[in-house]
Amino acid sequence: MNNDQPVVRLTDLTRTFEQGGVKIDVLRGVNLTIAPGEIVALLGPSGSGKSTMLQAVGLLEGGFGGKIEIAGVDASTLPTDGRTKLRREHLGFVYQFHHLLPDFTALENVVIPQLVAGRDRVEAEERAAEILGGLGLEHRLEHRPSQLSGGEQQRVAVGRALANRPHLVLADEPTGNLDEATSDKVLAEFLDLVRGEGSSALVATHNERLAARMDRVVRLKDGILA
Ligand SMILES: Nc1ncnc2c1ncn2[C@@H]1O[C@H](COP(=O)(O)OP(=O)(O)OP(=O)(O)O)[C@@H](O)[C@H]1O
Repeated sequence: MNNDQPVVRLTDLTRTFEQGGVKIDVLRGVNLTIAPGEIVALLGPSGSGKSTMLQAVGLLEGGFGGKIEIAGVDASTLPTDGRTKLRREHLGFVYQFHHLLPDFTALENVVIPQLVAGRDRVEAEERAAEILGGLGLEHRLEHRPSQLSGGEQQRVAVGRALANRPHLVLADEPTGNLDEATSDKVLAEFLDLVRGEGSSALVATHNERLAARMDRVVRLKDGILA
């Protein structure tokens, strides 16, 4: 990837949903550019469209108007397999609930996406152990998600998102289900890891205090960014 070009550029992004015959314009012309290495907080009240916006950038759903460019490639015009390739090469995801594979260990949960991306097992295991160790989980590598605390589960999810060295991490309320003290700690570790890897991130949150720790704050209101 060319280091000068934005990781993501949204131009006039729109999304309309229909509920019971009524149309709701959730996104009404969102413009946003994220530079390499930049961490952006996406604030907005419940229902303002934060998750919808992350789904657009994550190339997870269609139905959007406007232009979505990832690493200089216009995703809006790509067929499904092209979007999947772009997503795998550039994006990592963290959700409010960890979505770890319950039958696999913490280490395996971080190894598997790397195998899918074509890395060899030994390298993938070394990388997973290194990331999880950095998140303070060196003694939890062989635990399954059900044997981990909420904070530990979310740390594994963070490690998984970074495993393939994505250029952009999309995080939707990444610590939203944790108590305040744990949330603060896990978020700080998440930001350190993203910064250490030189990745960018777009982080949806309700929390002004957490948002203030990021490089830039954008606010979604009435379908546009302020
Ligand atoms: N698939 C869908 N069909 C119809 N309406 C939808 C759909 N997905 C989202 N919406 C509507 O779009 C609006 C924005 O939802 P979204 O989940 O993006 O908001 P949000 O800012 O992430 O909210 P929260 O902070 O509560 O998670 C809401 O009014 C929601 O009901």
